[in-house]
Amino acid sequence: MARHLITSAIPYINGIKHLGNLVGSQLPADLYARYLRTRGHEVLFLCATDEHGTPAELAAAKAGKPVADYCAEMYAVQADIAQRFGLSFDHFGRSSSEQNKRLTQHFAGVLADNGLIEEVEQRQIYSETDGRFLPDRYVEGTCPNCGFEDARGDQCDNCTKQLDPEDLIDPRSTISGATDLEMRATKHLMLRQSQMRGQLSDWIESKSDWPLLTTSIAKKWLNDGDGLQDRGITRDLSWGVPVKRGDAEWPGMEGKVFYVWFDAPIEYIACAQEWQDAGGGDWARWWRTDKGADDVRYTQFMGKDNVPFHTLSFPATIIGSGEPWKLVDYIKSFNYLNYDGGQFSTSRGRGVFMDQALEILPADYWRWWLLSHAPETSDAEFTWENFQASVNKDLADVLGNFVSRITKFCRSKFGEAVPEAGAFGEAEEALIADLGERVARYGAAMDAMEVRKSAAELRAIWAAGNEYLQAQAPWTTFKTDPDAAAAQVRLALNLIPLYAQLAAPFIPDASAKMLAAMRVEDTGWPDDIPTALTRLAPGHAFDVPEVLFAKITDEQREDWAERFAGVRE
Ligand SMILES: Nc1ncnc2c1ncn2[C@@H]1O[C@H](COP(=O)(O)OP(=O)(O)OP(=O)(O)O)[C@@H](O)[C@H]1O
Ligand SMILES: [Zn+2]
Repeated sequence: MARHLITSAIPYINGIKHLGNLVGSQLPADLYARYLRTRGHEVLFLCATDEHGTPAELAAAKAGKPVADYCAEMYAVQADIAQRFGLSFDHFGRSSSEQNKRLTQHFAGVLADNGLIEEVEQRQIYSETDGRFLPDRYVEGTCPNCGFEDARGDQCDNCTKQLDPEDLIDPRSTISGATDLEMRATKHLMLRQSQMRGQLSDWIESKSDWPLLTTSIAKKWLNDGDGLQDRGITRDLSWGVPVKRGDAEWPGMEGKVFYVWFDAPIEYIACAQEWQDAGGGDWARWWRTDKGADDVRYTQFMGKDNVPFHTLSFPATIIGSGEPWKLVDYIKSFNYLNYDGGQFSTSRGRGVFMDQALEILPADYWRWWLLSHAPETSDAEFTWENFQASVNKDLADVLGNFVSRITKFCRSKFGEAVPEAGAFGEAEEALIADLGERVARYGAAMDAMEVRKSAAELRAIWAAGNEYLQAQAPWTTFKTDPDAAAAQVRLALNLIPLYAQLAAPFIPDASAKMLAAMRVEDTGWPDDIPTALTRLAPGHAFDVPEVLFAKITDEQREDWAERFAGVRE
């Protein structure tokens, strides 16, 4: 038994997440956490909302609410949807927590003590009308790169170029529309990442088992151009973690906050403290290598745009502190899931969002499709045709039909209990041996976090049961040899709890229904397949379950495709 710390990239607070966000971070992290728990490992699975920064302030302003209230409301919304999607966090925290505030200020203090923070004078856009500096998205204007007129101060949505507010042509305030903007001097803190380039580079080079997507992005930032750059970690905003040097005031930094990308990953640690404070357990055992976290294996999940911050900036904070914090052991990153010929977009309301998804189908349908099509080696695309096809085939025809067919057949010929007669023959032994190998391969793929491959192995395990039924045809056998048919049915019924346990990380609700119908306790991972397949003894009573998965009709598909073609208001 090992100890696994798992974190998902923390979802930003300014709206309900779309299916791309889900499959790029929280969902595969949940798959892995659930899998490791079934294998008997000790798991701490953490996630939180990422609440600071200008997009939250702007979204709150748009909603006409104080930003703290807005974040509290959106946190509740996200926590509820996550729960309904079966995301099995041990704790779902908030980056605006007191714990994170203290830790963020602590890290800034020790980094400064270690000479890794530089105070710089910068000239930034100031608005007379608004009486404040205008960082990031508080400025809009024309993109110097492509001429798009509504480019934001941090990025152009049209050509995706990363920008600084002062790059914009004809800048205007997003708050008031004011154009009486001027450059004013202001003081900021820079994290001297460039000083740590050698250390970070050695560390990344040592991670030969990481996904290529992860290491290639890290190496690009380490080596392209002039190499790793220092990074501003403060902003002239009011919403955020106030800049302090540990517990002490930081002269010249009054009224400023840390940049959201500095405090957000620190929330992974703070979240464990929140978990402890909520009655969870000892957080330091998971995070401090001087307090028992030495044997913890730490895995992070995220989409590709988050990789630079997790491979370089956050490790710079951790390593630079010189304190015994746990460093990440493995970073599983994902490409993008696109929506029907374009991109998912929260700001433009394009695609299917988590709440809408659950309005039309239960979580397991989405979990299965998303995970079995996870954008691992390249970007992937959600289309309604593909969604319909895989749900109908994998879940309804292969798994659902197997369960329904064999339980109903047993009820009609032998009653609602496992039949006793007959013995396993060659075909049964062959299936048991085949499943033994397949389950081992499935476990290996899950251990390696190869999400699509795991789904394919699982689907093949379900299909093997169907092929067995098809070939042995107990309904035909029954006419000439009812005892042989009884043995066939007994084996097939025993496949149901096996399938349920193996599938639980992917489709937890259906799995629980299958176990309930077969009246068995979840005993975790089946270590020995021959034993698992004789678990339901003769006479063991069961219930024919309700339909596990309904097929998606062409009408539904067309209806949904139309409903989700536009943008969400
Ligand atoms: N289309 C996508 N496919 C896969 N992962 C994605 C996609 N878009 C975002 N992600 C990932 O989702 C996680 C949560 O993202 P976050 O809440 O910060 O939203 P975001 O990156 O601003 O995206 P958006 O603006 O589209 O909502 C991050 O790990 C991010 O990399
Ligand atoms: Zn542009």
